[in-house]
Amino acid sequence: MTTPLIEFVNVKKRFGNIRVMDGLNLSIHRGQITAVIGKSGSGKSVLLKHIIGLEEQDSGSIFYDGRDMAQMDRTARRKFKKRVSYMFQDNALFDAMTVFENIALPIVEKSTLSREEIKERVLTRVNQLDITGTEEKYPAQLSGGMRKRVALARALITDPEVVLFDEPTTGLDPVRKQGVHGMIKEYQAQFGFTALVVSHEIPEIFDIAQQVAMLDQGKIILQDNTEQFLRTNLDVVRCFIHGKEKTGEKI
Ligand SMILES: Nc1ncnc2c1ncn2[C@@H]1O[C@H](COP(=O)(O)OP(=O)(O)OP(=O)(O)O)[C@@H](O)[C@H]1O
Repeated sequence: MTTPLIEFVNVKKRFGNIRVMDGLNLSIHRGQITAVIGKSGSGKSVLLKHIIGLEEQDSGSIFYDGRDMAQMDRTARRKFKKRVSYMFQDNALFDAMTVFENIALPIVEKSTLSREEIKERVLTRVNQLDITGTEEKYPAQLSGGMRKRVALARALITDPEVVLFDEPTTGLDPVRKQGVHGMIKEYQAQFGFTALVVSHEIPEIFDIAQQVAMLDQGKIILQDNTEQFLRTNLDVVRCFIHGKEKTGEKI
């Protein structure tokens, strides 16, 4: 297999007495959807935050495209940040801004495009994500599913190489959950970005992920392609995924 686009090597992180990462290794492969699963509080969001620099590891390394992120200078870091986008649990849309303004925000902030170019890019994404006609509305006027699409349009406006999704289906009904999963799968295939999805949706997430990694007690205890992952004999993984399948419980 080729060099991973993002790689965690022996990463350790603690908050006071809580050891969230304890020698964590993870490989995120280019152009694939990798799902990270694990119990609530196991550190999935913290892992994502390390990729975008919102948290810094105590030890170990995180490589991006073969480069140690800790060794990057400010210019390299800025360039790297432009290549990564994210969609958090609550969408983080600004209520006082229209859909258009929300989607345009990253390119208004990060680029030197003209107003016309910005408008063209926003409208292209709006059409691609089937939210045409919502541009002048405010997030509160949209359904949960539409807000997710707006959040995804914003995440994709910079043509990112990597998109991080932190529980993208939280708060949606089963039909809309399926819709969001379909949307991630479809747009990942269309745009070719590398996706990392933190999810509680078991077994549904296995339908869209090519790789699955399970986080438990500070380590990735199993990472493999989805088919192999589901065939594991590891008790802790089997209990987790089959327990959830049986009860539909949110762990
Ligand atoms: N900035 C912080 N300061 C102190 N503790 C933190 C901080 N961020 C996270 N934690 C702790 O780290 C642990 C992992 O948190 P994290 O949010 O990554 O879990 P998670 O797996 O994403 O959970 P969930 O599935 O419920 O969203 C938790 O015990 C949390 O309280």
